[in-house]
Amino acid sequence: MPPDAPLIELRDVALTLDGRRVLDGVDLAATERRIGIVGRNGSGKSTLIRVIAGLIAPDRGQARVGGVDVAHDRKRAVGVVGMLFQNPDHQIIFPTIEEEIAFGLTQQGRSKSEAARAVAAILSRFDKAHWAGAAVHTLSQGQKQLVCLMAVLAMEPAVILLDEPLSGLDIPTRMQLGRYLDAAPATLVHVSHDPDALTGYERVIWLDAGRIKQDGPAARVLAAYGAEMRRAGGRDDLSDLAG
Ligand SMILES: Nc1ncnc2c1ncn2[C@@H]1O[C@H](COP(=O)(O)OP(=O)(O)OP(=O)(O)O)[C@@H](O)[C@H]1O
Repeated sequence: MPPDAPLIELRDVALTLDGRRVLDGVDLAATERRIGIVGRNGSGKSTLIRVIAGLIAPDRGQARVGGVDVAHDRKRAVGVVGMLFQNPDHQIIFPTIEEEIAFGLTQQGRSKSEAARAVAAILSRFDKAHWAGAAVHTLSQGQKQLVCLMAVLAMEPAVILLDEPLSGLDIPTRMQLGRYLDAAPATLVHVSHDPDALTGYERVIWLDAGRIKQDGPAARVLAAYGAEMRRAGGRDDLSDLAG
């Protein structure tokens, strides 16, 4: 990949699910390290970051991260992009914390001993060496989300996609995990309904009905989005939902 090439590149991405056009003509060339995505319920935010993760192939256009065609080169995709979901219970599949963190590392092709070393390193970086053999089901939601974050960070992806991972957590837990995310060396693409979570971001993309409505500096886009949401909130907006 040329040194000045965008880390994330979407070209004319379109996707139809169950006969409904969910993404339509989305273009994105991103070099920024902190990118927010906002938009109303159903505007296509989660679908868009699943496309960037390579979890869904668009039916038109292409998504590349770090030069990798993420939907079609899954082996390399797991090395360049990681994801955190809103509910850690949808992400965690192993009974113990060390098994959970090791899984992604072995998926990347690391040997068992390399993976074990990386698990120990990430646990000790977060002062959680004592968690290694603990059962995941004994943890709180915030602690489970921290396990997911450690698992993603251990894989050292260039891009971490965040699908509202802080929204179900109490304020102190949200603040603490937010600080860990802010300090992450990776590029972050963060879907959030909370404009405060995106303050200080370099770029925000506003999705509306599967298309980019605004794309620019966070302060400008969040102000326009906030004003529009307050206008919509003043109306009987839900009556429009059925179409
Ligand atoms: N697997 C699927 N099959 C059919 N339709 C889907 C599927 N996934 C999403 N959709 C539809 O696509 C649209 C966009 O959904 P998406 O979850 O991407 O929106 P969102 O902006 O993330 O919404 P929210 O803020 O509510 O999480 C919605 O109308 C949703 O019902």
